[in-house]
Amino acid sequence: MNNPTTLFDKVWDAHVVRKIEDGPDVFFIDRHFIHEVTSPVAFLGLEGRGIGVMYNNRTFATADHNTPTINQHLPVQDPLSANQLQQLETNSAKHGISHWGLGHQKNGIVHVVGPENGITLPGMTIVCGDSHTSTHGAFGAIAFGIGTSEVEMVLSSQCIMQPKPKKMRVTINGTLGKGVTPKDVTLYIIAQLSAAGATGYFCEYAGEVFENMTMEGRMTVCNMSIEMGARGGMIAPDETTFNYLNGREQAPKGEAWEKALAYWNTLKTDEGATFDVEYTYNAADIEPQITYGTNPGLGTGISKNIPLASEVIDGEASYKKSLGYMGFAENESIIGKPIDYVFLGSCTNGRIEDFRAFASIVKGRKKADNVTAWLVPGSHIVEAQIKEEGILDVLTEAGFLLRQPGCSACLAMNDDKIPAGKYAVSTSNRNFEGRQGPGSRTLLASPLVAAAAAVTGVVTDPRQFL
Ligand SMILES: CC(C)[C@H](C(=O)O)[C@@H](O)C(=O)O
Ligand code: SF4
Repeated sequence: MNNPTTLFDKVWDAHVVRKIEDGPDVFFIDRHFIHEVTSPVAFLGLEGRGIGVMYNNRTFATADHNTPTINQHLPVQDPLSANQLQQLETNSAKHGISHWGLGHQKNGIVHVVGPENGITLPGMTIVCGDSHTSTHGAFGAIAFGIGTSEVEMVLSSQCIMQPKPKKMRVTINGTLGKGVTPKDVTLYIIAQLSAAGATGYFCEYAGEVFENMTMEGRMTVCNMSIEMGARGGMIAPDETTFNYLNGREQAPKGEAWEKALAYWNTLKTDEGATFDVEYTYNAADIEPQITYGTNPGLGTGISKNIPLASEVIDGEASYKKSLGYMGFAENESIIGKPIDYVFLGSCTNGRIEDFRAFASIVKGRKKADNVTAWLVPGSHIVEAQIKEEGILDVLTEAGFLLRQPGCSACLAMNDDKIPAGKYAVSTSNRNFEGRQGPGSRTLLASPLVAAAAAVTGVVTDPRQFL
């Protein structure tokens, strides 16, 4: 019998092209996603060196960060955004790369469209010039974000030089309570470990909570791995994974599917395999979460008060600065805080299950008058599903509008900016100063918490509506 091996090592070792003594491994990349922000300079680099793209059929382009979320049929107004989008289109055409640009029926946020079209598969290595590439780890892939110079490296050689990260496992057993979603699980883990607690590690999530989670939930969790500093996160593929993938456009079919399944079934951590560090939590300890500070680790159970400086790992000075920016004080209740905006969307929570969850609370209620709500599907496929399932009718009835797909207010690279000083309950992944627009104040939470805030106008425990 072979040495017990982790899922991570199995996938990693299968992709090492060459080992460099005391150096990084040369590592083969199965799938490379590109978007308009981090690819133009990489293509310029290729141009400068007079070389092309090695495997254009392993490279996939979609426009998401700079795209408007209304009137997508009109020319993009902002010249900077228009230029980025144009470059992605031109570069893709020039190198024969599949390009889902603005208005394309498969267009959407890169980390939403990859999985939903079956491009992301178990056991793969996947990179993108984007930190939330960790999302794809939900399928048992090694997926991580890279910088623009590495994008150029992958375009030209389909390889990358990577030192092997250390291994961490987070295990959560038990059953999640009412109103506790995958987003709460990930915000809880990050609050326990802090926003830097997993730096240098690749994290496997294990235990009943993840085994019982849908693929969309697993994507939410893996997506946020980067927010605790991890290089990426992954979950062993199982029947849930295979059922999700079966029949997706670019997933293997027929005999190839059977062959793939046989391999995918080997992709789990063996009994007795060891990790550099392990953490274990109980599902019963997790309640709906919300952040009150300016990094994703500054979050807590929604029914709790804002912690005292002495209770947080971040250091007193930075904690106080963070609360100052948010206009909050130690030991205040978060419930009842008035809010101005609600953002449902992003690669963390812009999938169909997130819209179903949101709709389950706003159904039969009305949007609060003081709230501006931006509901932004992660892709056109999600948008179509929202309409097909009658969710749009529920939203419209409750006084909400649906926007068109893209990253939107997650990072406000388009026109969707939260104004200075305003509070947004947001289903996205980052709450840094100015992340959603200069001076904006972000409270990260689940779609259920966002919905409860949207109908009451204040931070509200969603469990009272369930
Ligand atoms: C623009 C891009 C490089 C960036 C990232 O790497 O994550 C963005 O997607 C984000 O979420 O901040
Ligand atoms: S939705 Fe947000 S986190 Fe995701 S890729 Fe876009 S900007 Fe980054």
